[in-house]
Amino acid sequence: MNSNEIVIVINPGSTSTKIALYNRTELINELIVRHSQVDLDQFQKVTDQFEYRYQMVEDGLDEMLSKEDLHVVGIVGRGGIVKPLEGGTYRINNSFLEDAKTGKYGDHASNLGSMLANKLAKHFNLDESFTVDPVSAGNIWEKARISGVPGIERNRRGHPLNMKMTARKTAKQQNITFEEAKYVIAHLGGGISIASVDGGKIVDVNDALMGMGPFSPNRAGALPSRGVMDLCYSMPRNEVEALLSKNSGLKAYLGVDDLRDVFKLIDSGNEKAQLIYDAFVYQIAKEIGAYHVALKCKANGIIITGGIAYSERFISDLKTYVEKLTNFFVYPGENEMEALAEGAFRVIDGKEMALEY
Ligand SMILES: Nc1ncnc2c1ncn2[C@@H]1O[C@H](COP(=O)(O)OP(=O)(O)O)[C@@H](O)[C@H]1O
Ligand SMILES: CCCC(=O)OP(=O)(O)O
Repeated sequence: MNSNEIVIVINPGSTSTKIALYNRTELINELIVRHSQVDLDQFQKVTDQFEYRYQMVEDGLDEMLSKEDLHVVGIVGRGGIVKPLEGGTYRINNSFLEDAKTGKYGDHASNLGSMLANKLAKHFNLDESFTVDPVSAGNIWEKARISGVPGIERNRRGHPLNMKMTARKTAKQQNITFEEAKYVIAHLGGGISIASVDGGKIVDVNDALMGMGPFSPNRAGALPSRGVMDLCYSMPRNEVEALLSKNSGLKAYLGVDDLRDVFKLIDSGNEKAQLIYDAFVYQIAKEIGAYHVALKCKANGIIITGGIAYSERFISDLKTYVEKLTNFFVYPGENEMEALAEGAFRVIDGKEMALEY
């Protein structure tokens, strides 16, 4: 295989766009384009930022590629909130782009991933572009989709890219195949999703954006429905959505949404900060317990990943609840860029068929 052949990986986040160049075995180069809040505040919807981000990405890439003798064979972007779909590598088509652009299933920075990849493919004269395990991907058990109210399905917008990649690495470490392993995996970042993984697939997961799971640094998680009904009758829908998905959680209680700042408050004697932090750990631990039970308590391990996993203090507090359940693994940060590159190469090299949206 030619090591000059690369894929370009694009991952738009809430305040930055990550760009990376991968060949089949390693990362060649990466760039993080930061977007100032003042710049982003001009746009009403996240996908309105498309042209603004695209130009910065294209300029960054042209500069990166001018220094190296590389041949671009694929473009892959993080897939956003689209209709619920099975995990895998998808060819980006017009229906996918339409759902991402309009935000029909939710407005989130990752919706820009397919849009940026699609336009970059044209810039690099490629016929197609890809996305892997979009935010709404999962092979959710039928029984796990039932909510209790006909017509309301349990949502599943999580972090399948990082979860599956991290679970694969854990299986390798345990010397078992990913396909035979069972894991409970918790991605703890700005959004929190906790999942059961069985047979190489995410079979149940909470919605990381709204209405399910623990509260996160700035999201509300599961709420008593009476309180939500009161909110819905007191403010417009878009304001309720913004409150629950951007301005709740640690940020709403304490005015800070970085766990390191919460620790500073606690260490300065702030009792409220201690209580909210205790509730944060407690809710995450309870959710991990639920997803362990979903696997009939047969998980080969509990895996903790995402930015919050960098905190030894948090990990040691969480362990007091869950470490007796099964093996416990911590992989701080995320592997999304690598997962996107691998997923694209699997299709480019004919090891897997691209799925159609
Ligand atoms: N060393 C650390 N100690 C405690 N918390 C951390 C540390 N590093 C990152 N975090 C937490 O991780 C969160 C961001 O996680 P990350 O996975 O990068 O999120 P996202 O990609 O969703 O923005 C921040 O809210 C912060 O609370
Ligand atoms: C929308 C679900 C995925 C998610 O929460 O992603 P971030 O943590 O990157 O916001």
